[in-house]
Amino acid sequence: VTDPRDVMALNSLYISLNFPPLEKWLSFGGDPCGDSWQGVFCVFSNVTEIRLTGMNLGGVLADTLGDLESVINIDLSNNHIGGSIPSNLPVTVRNFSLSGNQLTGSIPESLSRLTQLLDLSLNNNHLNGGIPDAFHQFTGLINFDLSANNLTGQLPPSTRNLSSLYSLHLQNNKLSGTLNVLEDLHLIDLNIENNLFSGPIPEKLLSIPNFRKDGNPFNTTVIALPPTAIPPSIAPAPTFQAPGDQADAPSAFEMTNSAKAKKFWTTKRVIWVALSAAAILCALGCSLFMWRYCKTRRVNRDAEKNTGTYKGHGEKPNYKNSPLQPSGQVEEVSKEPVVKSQDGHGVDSRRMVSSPRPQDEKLPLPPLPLPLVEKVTVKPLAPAEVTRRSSPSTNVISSSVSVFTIASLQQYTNSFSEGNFIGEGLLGSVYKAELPGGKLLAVKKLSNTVSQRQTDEEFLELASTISRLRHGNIVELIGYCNEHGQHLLVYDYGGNCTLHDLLHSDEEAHKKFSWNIRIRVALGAARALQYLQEVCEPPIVHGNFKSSNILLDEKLIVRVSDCGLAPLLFSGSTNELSEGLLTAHGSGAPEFESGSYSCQSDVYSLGVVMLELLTGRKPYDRSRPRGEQSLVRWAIPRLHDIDALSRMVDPSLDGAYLAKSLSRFADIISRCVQWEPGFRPPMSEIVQDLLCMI
Ligand SMILES: Nc1ncnc2c1ncn2[C@@H]1O[C@H](COP(=O)(O)OP(=O)(O)OP(=O)(O)O)[C@@H](O)[C@H]1O
Repeated sequence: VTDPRDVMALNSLYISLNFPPLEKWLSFGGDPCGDSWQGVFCVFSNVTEIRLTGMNLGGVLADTLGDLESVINIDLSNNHIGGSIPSNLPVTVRNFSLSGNQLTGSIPESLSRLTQLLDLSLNNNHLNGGIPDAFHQFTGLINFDLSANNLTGQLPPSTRNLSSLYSLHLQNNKLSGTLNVLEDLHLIDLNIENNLFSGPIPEKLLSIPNFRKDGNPFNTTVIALPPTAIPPSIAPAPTFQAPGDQADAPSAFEMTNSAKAKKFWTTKRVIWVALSAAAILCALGCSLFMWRYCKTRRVNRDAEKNTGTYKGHGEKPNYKNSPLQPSGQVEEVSKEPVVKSQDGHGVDSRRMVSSPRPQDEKLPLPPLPLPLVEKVTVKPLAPAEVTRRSSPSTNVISSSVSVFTIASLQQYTNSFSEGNFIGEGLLGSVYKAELPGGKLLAVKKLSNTVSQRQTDEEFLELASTISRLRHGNIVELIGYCNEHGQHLLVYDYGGNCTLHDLLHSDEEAHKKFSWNIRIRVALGAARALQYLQEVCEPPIVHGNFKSSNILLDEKLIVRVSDCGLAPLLFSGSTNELSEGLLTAHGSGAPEFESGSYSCQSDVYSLGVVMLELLTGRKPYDRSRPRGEQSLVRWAIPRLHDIDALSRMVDPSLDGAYLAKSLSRFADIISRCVQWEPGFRPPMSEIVQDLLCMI
């Protein structure tokens, strides 16, 4: 029987949400755990999770929400809940999402009591006022999203305490002041676009792999053109505040121009300049359109001739640009803005995307700051268990994903030439592509066998799921191509090197691979899995987690590839193939043999990757003596014996590690590679343990 306090809290919630048609819910009494109330999940008699996303809920949130004694996950996103966020919130909650509602008022100070939080999403509401200085004890928070609200004021000082934070989204608010409080955080993904932040930007922030900052005045000169004078398609983000807000902060124009300049830019002059600019842009746009039209026709004609000819096979390039070379010698990752679709105009219903921009990528348009108007939700629709089939797609592909034509991909990959061939995996071949602006992409061309096994709708559903994955440690899907029966996925280029190459192929780089960097790499990989398992709803099984799917860029930032592809791996003939390969590679969990694979299996595979990091050995190595060929079997009995452990450490480390750190790492590994899936730890625990080591 459910804990009576939890029952009362849910009864009140039901009333405050205006008695929504949720199965089994009651306004008085009942047994939410025993009777499985819709969206309520329990452990024994305690409610641990409320998952009611996209249920059309209205009303407001009850103040008794905080009476839930054991709740860990609350997801009420994408509803129509109004009113303000109650000040009585459950202190046990770890993942808390109220995104995509109609919440108003300010963020309560009492938020400071939610010290267990790992993930907090309050984005896409109408919250206003300042961000409270409530984060002094938020040392575990990993993802924080406040984007698309009306928040004002400066970032509070306690933001500095968010030591585990890796993803911070503040875009589309009216936040002001400097970014100094962010400079010592270990962020991987920071979006502050379309605010009123002023400069200078702390230098450390510029090394954040995914840093989006357009639409802020900083200390550049911005001329405030009246929005009506700018064509909507290129109008910058709503950086300048509404007239009513002028007391809060000066406009970007006021903040960046001297009094003299203000006098010069009279209203008449501004309008005159704006109209002239609009006219020039229109003329330019027309000629570019004509040029593009001719060009597209020509490229399409070429494509018709060439379709089916791009079966490049080549050697995998050797990684001469070792990621461990001094930073001056390595190529910087391109900072070109990714071309993203902007809004719902011109929807091609067959493709279910909002704006097919990539055909436009050839145009030499100046890189304008194109704000993301729609937040990419990270609620993929893949099945929790890879064997389960998902329902027919009604999903709209993320608005920030692009549709490519085969013609354009041929152009960017030199007609899928051998020189652009990166490698071949179970599902097809991967080619390096370069956009006209220099941005690098990796195009995964699914093999004919894999493509033929999927309907177009299934492929779009798969692309839709992957496009929603947004995490600094996961390779981002930029777009896809679905033409002439060909299915191609277009990813951000994740770097020249995989962890497998670094440990097992590139001797020079391997020698420079220090202990601390190894732990950071393990942490990046663990965070990616944590995101898939604990943030995505329903959880996503990777299914092919191994060191060769961990890409490393020149700064050794981890990006896990092939996320969301499990449904392809575990269907038809690839199923046997993938089972066979993973088992043969030694990265697959034992339950793989019986065909059952779950999130816990990925935990096992992470354990194997960490073993590779610890020992420098391959998961399966036929060249070693019999008892040492399977890394896990050889390593397990040694992990708790301090002498044996120090003998199994990668000799390349040359003793440069702390014994305590080594035994902690070994302890995490031994928990991950337990035979019984249920005994393996949850990913958040692994992430926490690795963070403690750092
Ligand atoms: N986004 C990317 N950026 C750079 N290289 C990539 C990217 N995705 C894949 N690759 C590289 O392309 C090659 C083929 O990758 P793919 O994932 O298809 O196969 P695999 O990892 O070798 O095997 P499997 O199919 O078992 O995953 C690999 O060398 C991989 O490192």
